[in-house]
Amino acid sequence: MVDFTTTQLIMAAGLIAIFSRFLFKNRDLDHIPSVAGSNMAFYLFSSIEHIIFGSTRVLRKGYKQYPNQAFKIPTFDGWLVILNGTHHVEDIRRASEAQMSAICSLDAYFRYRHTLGCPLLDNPFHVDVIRKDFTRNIEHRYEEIYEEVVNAYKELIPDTQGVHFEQLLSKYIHLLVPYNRLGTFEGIRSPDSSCLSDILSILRWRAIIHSNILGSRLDITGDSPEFRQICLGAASEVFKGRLVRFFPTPLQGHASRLVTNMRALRSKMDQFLRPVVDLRLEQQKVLGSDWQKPNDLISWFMDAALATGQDISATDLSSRILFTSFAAIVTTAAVSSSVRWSEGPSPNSHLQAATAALYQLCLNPRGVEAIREEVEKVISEEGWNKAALGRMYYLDSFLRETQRMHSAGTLSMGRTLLEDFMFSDGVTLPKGTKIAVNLDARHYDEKLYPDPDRFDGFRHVRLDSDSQPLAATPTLEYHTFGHGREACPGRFFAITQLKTMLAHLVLNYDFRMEGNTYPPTWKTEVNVIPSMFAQVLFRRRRAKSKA
Ligand code: HEM
Repeated sequence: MVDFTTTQLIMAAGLIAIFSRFLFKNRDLDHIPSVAGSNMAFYLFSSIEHIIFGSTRVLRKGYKQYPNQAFKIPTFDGWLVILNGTHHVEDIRRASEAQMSAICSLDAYFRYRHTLGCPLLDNPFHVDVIRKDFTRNIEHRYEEIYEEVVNAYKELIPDTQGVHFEQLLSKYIHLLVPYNRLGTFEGIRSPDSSCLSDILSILRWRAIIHSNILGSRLDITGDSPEFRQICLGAASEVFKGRLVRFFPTPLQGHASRLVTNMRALRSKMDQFLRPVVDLRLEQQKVLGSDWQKPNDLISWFMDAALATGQDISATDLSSRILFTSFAAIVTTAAVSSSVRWSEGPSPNSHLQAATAALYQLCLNPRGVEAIREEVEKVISEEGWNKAALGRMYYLDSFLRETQRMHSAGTLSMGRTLLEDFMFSDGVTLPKGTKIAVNLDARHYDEKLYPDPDRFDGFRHVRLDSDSQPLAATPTLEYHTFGHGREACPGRFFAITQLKTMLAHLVLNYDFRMEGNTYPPTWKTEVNVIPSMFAQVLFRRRRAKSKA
């Protein structure tokens, strides 16, 4: 936990950082306009406003003032160039590995080198593994994913029917989002209360770690509470790396020990993995090509390490497992965090996406009916499998619309230029510049989305389903998962899991939320965090239950 003295130290370091970033700011960006002005007072005010109130105001102002152009905003890390135009998105999508890098931007933001170590940055083979082996395996492991989803719901929203007294039968289960506080609804205080983050964390660790990442044949699985705790811990500890950025570069190594507990987590993960890795190396040696190795993330990582000329080490794999866990939970620069560093659920992009979808389902009962009808039809024809999810077009559109309006970040496609770069409109930016696409303003641009402030769950449904833009598919006007070579490699898994969760939910539960507006979000820097206090109530449906 960060104590008061440490907090003061961080704040002082933060202020010094802003001053020094201003004094040593990049003069090569003088040709790029700034909505905040360029003098010291503006720089300071805008950097602090950005942290306290989030970046939405300044980004929308810049979008109006400089349509289709670039502008810059001051941040703790110096100027950040914001790109407003569709041609900019296309330019980034087409850029080569030698021209710009996402991982450099992420390192600059989270200081991975001080929390996860440099090998991960120098040879990011884990990203390819997630994009290829991990994603390819979703289909034939789908049964396990589905089973875990059903079990997690059963465990956390117990079926009160037939278990409790008659008077309890009609009551809803309280599901507080995401903190576990008892609340009331229609004067009823429910005896059973759980919180969404519990469900999602169980789903995540069973369905992602247990089934898909580590594989069920291992001794260590997502079912181990300690293992789960380590992975959850990684999400918030890696995120705290953001604070390391406030310290001067030579002190950042020490600062990371002060503000994060990453070293301890890495060593605990190492203890879990070492025996497994050693055993596999031994079996490989003894059995050679006769060895039927487990088809799981550790094997894929080991193969990828060898293929890229790197020695296999448990320490390195530990760091990559923790990173994958972090990426799946916090999901990089674009996704939400919580500054409640020491308590509450870990920030989580699945949680963010599922929470936003759940709120919108509660606000759109007619949408729920249409999705329910679709899910019932598809499941009765196909059963639960990946192909069936692919036929749930209403549900997919609903998710895409939720992510359009409630993405977890205001920016996307953060990149660092590795060489001078000229965009197709002739704007040239120097090597080292940090850039990002204005996700929030573009997702609310009426030229891209007519009537953009209205949530229209079926806005993306097409009569010809083959042409429907899907929730997992980046397009030039939808940036939730980034775009191009470095788009989120875990997006197909994320959408598979979200669709399974929501399809199961509408089929098996009724739900209601207090209030009839979208609960207020909390914004800081580029992060948008759904309300932590809305109350959603669940009741098991009596008819047509499918699971
Ligand atoms: C709703 C859930 C998710 C959202 C909204 C999301 C969003 C993103 C975005 C915006 C990026 C940056 C893309 C770019 O710059 O073009 C990203 C990168 C990434 N995501 Fe996701 N993501 C999600 C779930 C996941 C999951 C489940 C995994 C892993 C299983 C994952 C692993 C990664 C990794 C490894 C990267 C790349 C990091 C790097 O390049 O170093 N994400 N994600």
